[in-house]
Amino acid sequence: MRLWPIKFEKIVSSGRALGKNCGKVVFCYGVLPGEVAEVKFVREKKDYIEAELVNVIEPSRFRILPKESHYLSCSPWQTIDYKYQIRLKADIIEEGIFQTVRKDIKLDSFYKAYNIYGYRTKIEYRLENTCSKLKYAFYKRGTKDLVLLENGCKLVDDKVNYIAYSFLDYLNSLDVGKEALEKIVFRKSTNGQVLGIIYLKNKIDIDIVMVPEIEDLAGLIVIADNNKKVYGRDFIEQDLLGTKIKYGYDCFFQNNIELFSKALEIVRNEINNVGKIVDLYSGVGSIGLSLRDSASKVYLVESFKNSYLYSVKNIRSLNANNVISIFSSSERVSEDILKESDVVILDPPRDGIKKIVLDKLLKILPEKIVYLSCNPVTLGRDLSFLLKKYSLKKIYGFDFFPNTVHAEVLAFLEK
Ligand SMILES: C[S@@+](CC[C@H](N)C(=O)[O-])C[C@H]1O[C@@H](n2cnc3c(N)ncnc32)[C@H](O)[C@@H]1O
Repeated sequence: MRLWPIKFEKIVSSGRALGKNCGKVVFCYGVLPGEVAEVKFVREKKDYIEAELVNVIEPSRFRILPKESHYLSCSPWQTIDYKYQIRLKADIIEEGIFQTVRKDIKLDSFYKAYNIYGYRTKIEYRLENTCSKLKYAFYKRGTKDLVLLENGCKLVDDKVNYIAYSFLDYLNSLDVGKEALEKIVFRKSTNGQVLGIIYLKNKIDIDIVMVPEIEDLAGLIVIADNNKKVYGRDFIEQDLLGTKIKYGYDCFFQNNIELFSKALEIVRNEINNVGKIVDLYSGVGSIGLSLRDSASKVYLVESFKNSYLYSVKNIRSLNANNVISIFSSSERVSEDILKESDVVILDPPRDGIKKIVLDKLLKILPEKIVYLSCNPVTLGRDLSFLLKKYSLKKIYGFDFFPNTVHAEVLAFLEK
């Protein structure tokens, strides 16, 4: 196996460091800008090479020791000093937007995380058998190989890991093999309730007769094919700026509650006393419901059935009589819903907004658009359309995912 010493220039939006070998681009996780590292080439493509880090020859002064041996699987930036992470992320956001907007857009502020570990509300563990015992594992980044975990992961708090391992002991006492198990997901609210969700490979054949006696394990959901068994509860209740929002075990929910609440607070301060708000990609209603007192009418639009159903439950339990939820994709939502809206909220998945939705917005022209994005590259692409008719009033970055390359961006647009 040949090893290559390479100087890496910067980190790109995928989170990998970029260097060059004889003029050809080399990407590698775990290397910092300015470092010289010995790497192993694992995949050679037409335009670039993917490499694996073997040894850092000239370390950056911002390099620190990772807290976990499996850090490359869950959070490759554990080796980067936090203050430097923030600088890198602000640059990555601005560069990501520049790629398509072709204008220098500077963030008005970048909000760093309150906690750089233990912040996630959701974690997904794979399983492996060693010495006839089940162990938790993650995928090795970019592969289907498993990396064993001895103590869970520090991206979730001690309580989640304690519950996860108590539950693993329980599964080991039932003598369940990994052949039966696809993955186990844990989700939690900030008040400490935890759900365990077990995905089986085939039909439900584990004899789990009851939720094991584990403090704060509020519910256990066993899923196989299209069957589901629920022990205890199958939803979580989360307080967001004083609004209690319920979401199902399989619904999208934000991972970093503290910083998401900060973003919501900023949106609430900007959007006041308006007529109609349409919250596209609304999930269970976290944003739209938090704005129910700021508008006379709020419409939620969501395409995932269970999230839509929870948005209806949330509307009822909050007595939010001015909020209506619509089960539809944003692409198919009727123009009657969008027209005469004062504010449209956009919080799409990483792929961003489909052209058909952007075209509708540019036709209907709501007064304001609030865009919360988890991908600066697709945000930039979508802004390059929206900026034909809108101007960018404010743009903020948030470190929802410390120790990873990911960042959230909140943009306010006005006609
Ligand atoms: C990033 S999440 C945001 C959810 C919500 N705003 C929140 O903060 O919890 C994106 C949501 O859009 C939904 N979604 C995905 N594609 C959609 C589409 N084409 N139309 C409507 N909703 C969609 C997903 O199910 C998910 O709930």
